[in-house]
Amino acid sequence: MNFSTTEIQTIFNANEAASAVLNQALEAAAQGTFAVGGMIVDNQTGNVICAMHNNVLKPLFGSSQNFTFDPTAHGERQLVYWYYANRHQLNLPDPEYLTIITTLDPCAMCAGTLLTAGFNVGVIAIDDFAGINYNQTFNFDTLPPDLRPLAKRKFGYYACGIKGVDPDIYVRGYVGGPNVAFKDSVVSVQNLTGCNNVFQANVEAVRNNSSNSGKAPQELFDPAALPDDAPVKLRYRELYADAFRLKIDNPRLPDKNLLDLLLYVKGSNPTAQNAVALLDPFGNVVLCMPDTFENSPVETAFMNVTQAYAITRYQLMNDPFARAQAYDYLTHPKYGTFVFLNAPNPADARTIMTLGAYGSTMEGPVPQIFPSNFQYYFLPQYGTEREFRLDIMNLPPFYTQLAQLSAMQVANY
Ligand SMILES: Nc1ccnc(=O)[nH]1
Repeated sequence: MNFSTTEIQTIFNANEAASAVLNQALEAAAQGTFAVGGMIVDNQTGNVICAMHNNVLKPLFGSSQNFTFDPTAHGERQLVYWYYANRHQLNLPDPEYLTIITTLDPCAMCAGTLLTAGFNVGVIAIDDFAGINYNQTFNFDTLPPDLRPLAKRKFGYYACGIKGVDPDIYVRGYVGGPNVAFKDSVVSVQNLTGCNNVFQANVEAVRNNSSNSGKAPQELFDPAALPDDAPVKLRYRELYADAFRLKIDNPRLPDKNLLDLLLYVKGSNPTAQNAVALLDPFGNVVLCMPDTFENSPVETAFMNVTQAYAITRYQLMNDPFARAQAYDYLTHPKYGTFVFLNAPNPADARTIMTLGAYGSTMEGPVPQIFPSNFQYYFLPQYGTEREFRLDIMNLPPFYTQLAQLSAMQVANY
């Protein structure tokens, strides 16, 4: 992050913006994470308010290996969270007067986060696999019908190349909303291809690194058997005091006890509309958390749980004294079960954020074991289960073809 009150960078056109975010993406590539960069600019002044790159994977201490730090740490998602953490202290303008500029089309998680907050979004390169405009129709049929007009107003895809100068295949005009910063200027072909190529060069390797980062359940030991002073228990209990205390007989058949816990956890926070639990392959409740909308409108229960699980697991893996235990007792969340109190509300941009974050948490094929690893006790509070299923079906190919998201109601409780 490059924020400084003394040395403010000012951007004057889309090509300067593309150079700046491409530099961030190069730093991400050097870190061995997804090579995407972004920044927040003030539409009125062109001042760069914050710049960040993807931080999904980070190096492990004393190792050449990279490990998932936070599957939701995409550039754009982090910028929105940074904005909410700093808006009052720094007296920042409302999101409608700001533009988040990114090297790569936002994924479903980031698109949902950006639409919830109301930022303008300036995009350089297309992502034809996970991008919200993957099919380049610019009509956002990947989003619920009610959100499509909003996305058309907020998102903009910069013009690139100059007709008669650059090869025609690289030349394109601006498509997008009226308030995106620098919408009337043009990105060079070099910057466009740079943003695209730096991402494509490592995306597959990074995705596999993230998706294959834990033991198969049959090789794993049960953390419930660890003493109370074991690092794995201590660290999770700092975030959720009852970590590893409740065990469900079959992690894919959540019961009445887990329902009571979810109701209690949701009830413990007056701003919460939902709660989510993560069960490990032994049925242990690792985490159970509510929405924390008192902090910001994008802190949903699922975001809280998946971030807490990953960051804590990374910290344990990064600690030479805890690494062996973390490796033997914890695994990739794709082998666990995420249980929601309510299915997410289908027309809410936060549902697209949540579904996208779910796909990014899996970061590859979800083991297709029935019942699914995404379950909910109750139907959406607003909208129908059918609309919620359509949300999933309409997502870009990464979610429907690679991760193959599937959600279902809890069978018996
Ligand atoms: N658009 C993006 C795709 C992947 N990772 C990111 O940080 N951003």
